[in-house]
Amino acid sequence: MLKIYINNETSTLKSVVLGVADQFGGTPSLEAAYDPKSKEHIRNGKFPAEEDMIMEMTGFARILERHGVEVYRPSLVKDCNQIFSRDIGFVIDDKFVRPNILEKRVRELEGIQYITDQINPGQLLKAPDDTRIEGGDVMPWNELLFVGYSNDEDFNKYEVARTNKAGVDYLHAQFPNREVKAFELNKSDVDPKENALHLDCCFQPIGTNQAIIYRGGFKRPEDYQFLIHYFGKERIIEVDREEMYAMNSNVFSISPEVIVSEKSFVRLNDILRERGFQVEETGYMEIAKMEGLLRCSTLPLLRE
Ligand SMILES: NC(=[NH2+])NCCC[C@H](N)C(=O)O
Repeated sequence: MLKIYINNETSTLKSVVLGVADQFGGTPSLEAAYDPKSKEHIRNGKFPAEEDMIMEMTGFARILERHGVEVYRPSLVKDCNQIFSRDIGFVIDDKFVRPNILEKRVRELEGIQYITDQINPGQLLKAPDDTRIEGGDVMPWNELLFVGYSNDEDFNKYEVARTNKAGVDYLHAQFPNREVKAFELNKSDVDPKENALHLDCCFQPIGTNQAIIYRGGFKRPEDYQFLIHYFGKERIIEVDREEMYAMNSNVFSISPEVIVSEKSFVRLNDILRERGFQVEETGYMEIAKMEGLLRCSTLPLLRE
């Protein structure tokens, strides 16, 4: 049986699922795409090519392996974009949650079936039908559980709204040991600079007590204020609208000390190094064109 356990975003990573770009089906039609940044790159003719994305993901996999992480890849589902494993399942404590996700993405679930089959059935949870949750919105953080979501009105309005109130309530009921902190996110199906697709597109804890945050991703000012207050202003790295668009909050922690980041995030990476982090730089800008980055492409199974 596969050992699973996740208590937070940064403890030393032991095993992870990393998405795959092979046979992803090529540039989708505008109707088939489901986020505004992908649509932008379909329109401008710069949608990423399979071989470039395979190269980027191989680079990321090598970094993970060099740090002793066991890397699983989804089995291939033909003509299906399986890059963003983060959203299709997630581990909280010693439970693997199988959520209901965007209909256009359900085929991705087949690819990790061989992994969930190796998990003790007593540790598998299936979210109820009325709930919608994607893992990019879910972040266990020690005694807390951060969740990004949309209220019912927004949820029904936007394709980029991926976690609903029922989903938040379900997590609350399933993990009574944790205090759930749920944040409404700003959404746009047309403008990627106005859209926090998932919580990890505007926020992520790093180290043991720090965080990267983009204020404009939060619909309610008090949620942003809560996070500033919780971490402390001096332990926060604020990113701006352009940096959010480039996905600066979507780096990935291998441990409290080691962070994988995009090599073009010059300002962020300098700050991280000043703060004592080891920054593993890699290229992921082709993948970024589909509104996801490093964290989005991983599904951590086991952290220390
Ligand atoms: N955790 C994330 N932020 N995932 C990004 C997923 C991006 C993908 N294009 C989608 O719209 O679903």
